Amino acid sequence: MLDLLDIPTPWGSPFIGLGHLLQMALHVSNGHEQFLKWHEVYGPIVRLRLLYRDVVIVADPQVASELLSKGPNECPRRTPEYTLFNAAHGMPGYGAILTEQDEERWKAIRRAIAPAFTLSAVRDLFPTIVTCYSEVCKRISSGEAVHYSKPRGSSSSSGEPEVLIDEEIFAATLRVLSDGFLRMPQQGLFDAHKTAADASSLIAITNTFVTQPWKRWLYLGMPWLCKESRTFHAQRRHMMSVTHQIAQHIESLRPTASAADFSLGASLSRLREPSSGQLFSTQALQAEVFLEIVGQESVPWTVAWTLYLLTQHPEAEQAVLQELAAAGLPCNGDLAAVSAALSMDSLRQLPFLTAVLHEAMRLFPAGVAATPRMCEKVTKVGPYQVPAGVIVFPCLYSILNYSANWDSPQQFKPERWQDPSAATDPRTGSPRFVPFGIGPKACVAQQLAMVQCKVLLVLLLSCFSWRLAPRMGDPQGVLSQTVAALELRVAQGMWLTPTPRSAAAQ
Ligand code: HEM
Repeated sequence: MLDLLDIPTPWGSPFIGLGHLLQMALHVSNGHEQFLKWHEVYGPIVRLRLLYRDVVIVADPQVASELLSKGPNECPRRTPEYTLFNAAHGMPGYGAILTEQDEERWKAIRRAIAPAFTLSAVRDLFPTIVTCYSEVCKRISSGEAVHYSKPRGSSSSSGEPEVLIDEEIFAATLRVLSDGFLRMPQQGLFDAHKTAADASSLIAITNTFVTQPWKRWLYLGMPWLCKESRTFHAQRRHMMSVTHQIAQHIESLRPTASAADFSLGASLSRLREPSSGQLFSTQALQAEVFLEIVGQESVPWTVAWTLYLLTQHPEAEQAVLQELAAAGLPCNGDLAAVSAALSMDSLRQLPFLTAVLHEAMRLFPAGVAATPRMCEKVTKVGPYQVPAGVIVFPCLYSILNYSANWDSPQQFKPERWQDPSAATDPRTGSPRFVPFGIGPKACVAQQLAMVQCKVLLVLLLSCFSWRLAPRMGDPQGVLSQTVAALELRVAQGMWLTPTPRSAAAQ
């Protein structure tokens, strides 16, 4: 069997000991693109050396599947770098489902919350989902969500309306969480827009701690030193007060929640520490709630990227509109009519919209950085045997965009999803459409997320046509600002210009 040193590796730094650190330092924000470039040159399994660490990046669907699924080659533990995200929730010492290093504690949390995200739970919450997302359209129509700003490089205002679509959707998604999943109507309790903006900013900052460790000392150790650090602490204080309110609400459910109530609030209220058998403390619940909040940001980014792609492919937008009309979902800006016509069944009649969504999730997988794992024993990675301590990273972006896995991967081709077997690798039958990850730690809420994305797309496309806002520049400008934080996003957010459908038709 071949070993670690047999794995192809790019040229390293001429400075002894740095390995590929300098190359990665040049790609702090878009490491996913550098990984894909290395795969295109060196193959589906590539070895990197980052200071003292060996990292094996993987673009092969079968090998990725073996590493992430149960089996002899499984590598379940998330890397210790995940704990850096705990700095964002301000509860020192408390992990949460996405950052937990103790596998028993992770299992306890996963087992507790999974029933809250089944298809029947999503079905029960469907009316709340439609109501909360209709609010996004209402805020845009009333002008509340609309800004007017200067295009890049221009001194005069363009007078064009612009909407920061990812933040609008994130705020509405938090309402789905509070009103629906936690049964805690949030009106007046916390400001969903401020919470969405602060959670997003905290995660983006803590993400930089992974590749720029000195920022951690700066932000955490010297809160008074610079404006950014003071803002970080102010945002964290705000989030701690939000998560504290939610944790108290969850604790208040304890005396009344029946064992048969699998809603998220009730499930979290029953959670016990596996080591002591004690119910989760307020702080432990706060940490969990914070990660539940930030986990939701993938929905806004998935929809933002889908709308972005439709701005670049008007023929696909037209085909979506035709499909919506044929399914009885009017596209004339009548929000009340389209909301009333929406149901779980009507979503099933939208294969082309689903294909567009799949293609957007393939080209821009929101959970881009989610799957690095730490080998705890000698592990088989394809034909290679790697020792314990090595990080293996089945990179979702690479699996979804590598030219050996897909025909014309860089092209937007929703029609590829007409083939029912498109989601699996024709060579091995392994899953290659993996935006939610693979195996026991894959996204717990994938069914919910797909429903949320489709409802949002139906509402936003039936009420408005969309263009890239002037401040975004051209598509090249958008791509050059792409940042792989916990989500794949655009550094300044996704600004789009809406035109009401009724007006567009006049
Ligand atoms: C389109 C939207 C979404 C995408 C693309 C996405 C993607 C992912 C990915 C790639 C992972 C990590 C898998 C791994 O580590 O192997 C993950 C985990 C997770 N996601 Fe999502 N997600 C989405 C929406 C959501 C939503 C709406 C929620 C909550 C309501 C959520 C909650 C979680 C949680 C709790 C985990 C951790 C699971 C575990 O460790 O057991 N996600 N997601």
